[in-house]
Amino acid sequence: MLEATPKPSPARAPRLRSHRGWPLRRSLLVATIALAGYAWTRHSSVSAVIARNSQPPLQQLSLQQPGSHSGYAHTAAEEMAERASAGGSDEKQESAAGKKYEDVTRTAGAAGGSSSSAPTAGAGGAVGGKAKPREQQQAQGQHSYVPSPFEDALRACSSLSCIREAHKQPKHPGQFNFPHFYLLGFPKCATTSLFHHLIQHPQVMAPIVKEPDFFTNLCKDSAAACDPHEQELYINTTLHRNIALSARMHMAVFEGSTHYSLAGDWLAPQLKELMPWVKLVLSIREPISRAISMLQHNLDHQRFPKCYDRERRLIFKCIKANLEDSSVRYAPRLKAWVENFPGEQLHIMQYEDLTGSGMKTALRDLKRFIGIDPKLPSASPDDLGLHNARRDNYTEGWPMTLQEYRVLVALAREDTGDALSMVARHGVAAASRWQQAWERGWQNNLQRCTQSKQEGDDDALCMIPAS
Ligand SMILES: Nc1ncnc2c1ncn2[C@@H]1O[C@H](COP(=O)(O)OS(=O)(=O)O)[C@@H](OP(=O)(O)O)[C@H]1O
Repeated sequence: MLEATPKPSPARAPRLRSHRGWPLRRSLLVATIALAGYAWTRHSSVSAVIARNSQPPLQQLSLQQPGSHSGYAHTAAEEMAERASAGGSDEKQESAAGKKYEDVTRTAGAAGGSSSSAPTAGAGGAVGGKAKPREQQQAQGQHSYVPSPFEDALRACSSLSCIREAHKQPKHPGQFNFPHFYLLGFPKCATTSLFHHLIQHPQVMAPIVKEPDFFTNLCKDSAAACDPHEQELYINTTLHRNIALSARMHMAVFEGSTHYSLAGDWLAPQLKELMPWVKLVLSIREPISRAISMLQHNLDHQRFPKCYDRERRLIFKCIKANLEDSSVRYAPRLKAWVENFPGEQLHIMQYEDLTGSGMKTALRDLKRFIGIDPKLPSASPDDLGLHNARRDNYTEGWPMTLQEYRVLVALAREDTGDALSMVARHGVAAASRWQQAWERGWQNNLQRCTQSKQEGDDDALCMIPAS
């Protein structure tokens, strides 16, 4: 049997999943250190969003909110200088952050400031450490920011049920919910690439790690009754509530844990109860190829399941077991999500569309669904990028008999047929096109396999690619 657990991301930060077996305190220490670095990077996003969304000139605003990290009172100019001397570790994030700093600096300059001389300003108008009377500010056309009742309520929260109540308070126009969306899965359906694409967007904020697995690891029985300390950590450390508040809720906060998609039976109703506003993003890949990707993940990590014939590189038994496993089959896993959330809150993509010629449209549709600018991030808005690819690339394919491949196709067809008609019934996706595309792929493989087979040689192996 294949493990449903996908491989650890090769991305810069380790997934929390890999912390399993570590003492909790050590995991938290690592997460805190990582968060410190991440918060600095995200700080630039906050500044850019504030600059973009604020009426008053940037240098008159304070990013510091009561209870937030004091570092957020820095000006864009200070950030620039400190960031430049600090150096960086992740090329992509650095360049994205650099662009955001440029945005901030330009905005400050356009507003009459200069990147080198912009003074530090507080929400109360404290420039250079001295407070200005409100009348003086008003006379100069300056005004302080008044948080929405939603922000005030959210700031006081340390539990998920408190956050649910906070959402009953009015928001300012353009403010995002908290969290705004989840990247649910499915495993091996390009979720790591999606995560990295989205976190480059100036209107998006995510945890430093993909797959925090909060609900599935820490709050399995009841998310609402989850350990209060864990809830608080999730809100503050994983979801960065204070940074989101510093950005005046103009950033879409999300997290991406692919195990959530598989846990819909209990998690979907709980999330619906706790976060009825939340948007959910899923991607679906042709099941045989997804199963091969999962197996390859294990092989890449020197894990050789019993079903795998290592000597002859035969994978049929493993793939068959995976396709029969209801804990990873699409139809049973999707059911609870589709039944608990309305179509407007679910965005389901086809992996092959997303990673192929439909990439540009798929990415823009996704960003429209989230409610962020579909043309950003500006460096490569329409390029998903490639993360978490299999290490060993058996381009010649995997050996199996025609009969075996037929068995796999029948299992895959049944699952995708059930899943897609269910989502179509709920108005979630126009899915018949996806099934047709997968069907074409299966037929091509069957045809190639039939042609390569000698007459009467039923045991002949053909090579099946994981596309
Ligand atoms: N842009 C693009 N084009 C083509 N393929 C892509 C792309 N981005 C991700 N991928 C493939 O998606 C697979 C990894 O999916 P995930 O990141 O969701 O895996 S995981 O569950 O988080 O471990 C993994 O598939 P395999 O290589 O077949 O294993 C990646 O190669």
